[in-house]
Order: sequence, then structure tokens, then C-alpha cells
Amino acid sequence: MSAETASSSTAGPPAPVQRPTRRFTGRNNRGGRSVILSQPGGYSTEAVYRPPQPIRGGIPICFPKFFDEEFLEKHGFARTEVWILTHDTAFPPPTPDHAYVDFLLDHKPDDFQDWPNHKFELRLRVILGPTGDLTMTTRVKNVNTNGEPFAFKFAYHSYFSVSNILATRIEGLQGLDYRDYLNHNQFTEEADVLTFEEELDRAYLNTPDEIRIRDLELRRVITIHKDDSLPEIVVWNPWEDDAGLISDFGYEEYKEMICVEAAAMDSEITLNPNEEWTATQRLSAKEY
Ligand SMILES: O=P(O)(O)OC[C@H]1O[C@@H](O)[C@H](O)[C@@H](O)[C@@H]1O
Repeated sequence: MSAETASSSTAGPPAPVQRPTRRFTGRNNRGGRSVILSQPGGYSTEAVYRPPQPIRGGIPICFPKFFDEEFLEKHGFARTEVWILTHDTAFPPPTPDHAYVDFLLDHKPDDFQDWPNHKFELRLRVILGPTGDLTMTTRVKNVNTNGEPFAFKFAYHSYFSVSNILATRIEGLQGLDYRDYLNHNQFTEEADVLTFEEELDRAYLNTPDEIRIRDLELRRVITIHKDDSLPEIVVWNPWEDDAGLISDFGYEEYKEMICVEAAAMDSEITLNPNEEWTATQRLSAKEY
């Protein structure tokens, strides 16, 4: 990953105060492979860039739901809505060698009729550090004026690029309970590293603050550092048969991707009026 920073722009809101002068491509400093799936820009070759289709790749934000929920689209509406650039003074300013940008989910109070009586603010700060670390902090605030709490779920649905799914290992999950969404059972992970040889769709519970994706062919480790607001890690690869059913996914792309999603999706977060919830994940990559 690499970025150059521009000096602050303060000419009238809304505006990012500091931004990369080049588009973030998720490539490492040695000119190597992208960290985030997969083609230029970090998306599937078949990604569709037209609402209401979510974009396949990158790091979609799942909010206020995860999976299919009655009345709401799968994984919630945040990943298919328009976000605007803003300048969020409530976030602490990062150090000068970090580039950052603030986003706000743009909506009017009555926009989401399927999720009524939930007045909320959803804000995201993305920070790119000088060594390529990518930090994302989300803030959700209940701005209901009717005194009502609301509840939600959340995930950073990160699509990581790997050289070969057969040579990919996830470290940090041993001993954890997980829900297996392919057979709707709960198990305990016995393996010291998670390997892949078929479709996999699981939510690991009560996970530690760091989870690593080891790419044995690239000799690269991507670390997901996350805070306590994100207790679950969802791991998903559709494998061949399921990938063939996903129209915005290249048929062979399952071989070079893995979704590892820091999430609060097993139980809902409840916010009272004026309460705020924040959740941070930081991604770093190292070759060895
Ligand atoms: O196709 P979508 O809506 O982007 O979802 C992709 C996958 O997202 C994962 O988070 C889920 O665990 C999977 O069950 C799901 O298939």
C-alpha cells in the first residue's frame, strides 16, 4: 500500500481535510500484489457499479443488518447507499504523516421506510498510514428525538486478495466457537490454522484483537487488528459452485480471495438516544 498526502483543504465544508493525491489501490510498497481484492481499484472483474447492486470487492460496510433480515436488504442498506465526503471534527486529528478521509452516509430522516423510527448518523473515517496500514473507524449515533432506542448489526465485509486459496491460512481462531452457516450448527475450532478446500461460511465468536491471513505463496501476512466493538470474525469463500451462481463474481476469482470480516453481527448493539458506538479495524501487511 502506498499514498502521498496533500496539504489540508479547508475551503468550505463539506471537504476532506487531507487526502491521498493518488487513488488508493491497496498495493504494497514493493509494487506487489493488492491486499484488497483484486483487480485495479480492489474489486471483482465482474463487479457492477450501479445501485442497488452492492459492489463486489473492497470493504463494504454492512449496517444496520447482517445476512438476510425480514424487511431489509441482505447485509443492510449502507453498502448500497451514497456516502458523501465530509470533515468530521469529532474524530481526533491523525498525525501529519497519515492521509485520511471522512465519509457520512447521506440520507434524510424518512429515507429508510423499512427501518422506521431510527434516526441515526453513520460516519466513517479511513486513515492511510505511511507504512501502508489502513485504519477504518465507524461511528453510529442514535439521534432519535422520540426517546426510542434502536438496535443494529455491523461488519467490515473485507475482501482480501490472496495468491491461491489453497495456500491461504487464517491464524488466531483455534479454540473458538463458531457458527457454521452451511449446516446451521455450532462447533469449536480445533485446527491451529484454518485452511480452505471447499466452500466455507462461518462466524467465529469472541475472537481476539488480532487475526492473521497468511499467504504461503506470496510469503505475506495480513493482520486484522480490531477493537472490542467487533467481537466476531466472519470467514467466507463461496468456492466453485457458489461462485458460479454469483453473477457479479468472476468464475475463477474464488481462488484468489478470502473474506475475513470483523463484525458485531451475532447479537445486536442497542443505542439509546444520543448514545454513540464506534468500531475500528486496522489492516497491515508484511512480507517475510
Ligand atoms: O453476496 P453478498 O450479499 O455480498 O454476500 C456474500 C457473503 O457474505 C458473507 O458475509 C456471508 O457470510 C455469506 O453468507 C454471503 O454469501
